[in-house]
Amino acid sequence: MRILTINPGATSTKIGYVEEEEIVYQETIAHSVEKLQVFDHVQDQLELRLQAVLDQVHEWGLNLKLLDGIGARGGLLPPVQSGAYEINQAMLDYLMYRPRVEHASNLGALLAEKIRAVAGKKTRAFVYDPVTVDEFPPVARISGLKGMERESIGHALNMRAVAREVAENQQRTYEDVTYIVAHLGGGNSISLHHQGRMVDLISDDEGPFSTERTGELPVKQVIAWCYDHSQKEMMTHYRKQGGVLSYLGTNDAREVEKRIAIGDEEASLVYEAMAYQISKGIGSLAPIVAGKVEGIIMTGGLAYSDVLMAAVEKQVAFIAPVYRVPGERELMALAKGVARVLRGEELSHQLTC
Ligand SMILES: Nc1ncnc2c1ncn2[C@@H]1O[C@H](COP(=O)(O)OP(=O)(O)O)[C@@H](O)[C@H]1O
Ligand SMILES: CCCC(=O)OP(=O)(O)O
Repeated sequence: MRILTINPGATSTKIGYVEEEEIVYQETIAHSVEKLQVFDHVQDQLELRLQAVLDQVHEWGLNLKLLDGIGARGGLLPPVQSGAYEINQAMLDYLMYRPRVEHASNLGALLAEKIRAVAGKKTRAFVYDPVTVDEFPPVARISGLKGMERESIGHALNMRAVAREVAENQQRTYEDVTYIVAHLGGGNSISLHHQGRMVDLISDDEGPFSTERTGELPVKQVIAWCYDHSQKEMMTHYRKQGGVLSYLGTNDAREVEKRIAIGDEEASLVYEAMAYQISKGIGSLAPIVAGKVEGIIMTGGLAYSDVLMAAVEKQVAFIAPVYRVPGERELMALAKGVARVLRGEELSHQLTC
């Protein structure tokens, strides 16, 4: 199987080429802030990113017509099941004209379809484990105010992939383990995986602050701030200039650790608070399964940090053994998911909205 993977992030597009489950090429194409800031909407970046992907594929010497499949990160679709969704017109229209939230991942399917058109009809294109995978049971949807539902939006692709990996390392299957998975990076998501489903998740709205996002905030103060700031300003504080960045002026955890090492007390306090909130977030999911958690998995860029991971592990190890899977497994998760569908081992879904 020859699979191309496409994973657009805020300032980069990661692409990979996988043959028979081996990564042959991978590249993170950086898009400069200057080039991106001229666009009002994420969707407007499509042609720029497409050209960058095509240039890279050309540099690799890939013949697109030989591709069996393309796997792209799924964007802000309506709530969907886990697994593969074949890219169709309904999905493209939704992501282009009425995504739930503007986010770089919305470009995944749009880019994949453009490349599929070059590759030809026999190449099939999918998104896999979109950020809106929603497997909440009814009880988890109740927010506390009628008319406002809790939402399942987060790093489903990586969290499900690492849960599968840890389960397999223990000669278990994803379908029969109960894990809490914390994806910790520019954005955070913490999710509970039980009997093969992601049954609860806290992320931007309810989770810990991250290196640049606020996470959950005191609601009364948020309401007051809304009277003094525009919606755009509020969204910027919440998703781009919150968290560690708002306190310390950097979103780089390595820089924070350097400051701590030379005695910066504010950096120490903020880092301690991040570990405190991450631990609280992990702990908040354990009662859902009456504490019968079999493992806690820490992943994302922050899982590289020995200091932060030690601080969190100290607080949560009483719940279950802690495993670290630093970085992300998104490239292989996309490639393997698409290959399973193409081999007929897994069914794909169709978006109909
Ligand atoms: N070795 C490391 N030690 C501490 N922090 C790290 C390390 N490597 C990466 N990070 C931090 O991980 C964060 C980025 O996480 P990542 O998951 O790559 O984010 P993104 O959401 O942008 O994909 C940054 O704050 C970075 O400083
Ligand atoms: C939109 C939910 C997933 C998310 O926040 O992804 P990033 O951290 O890559 O922005």
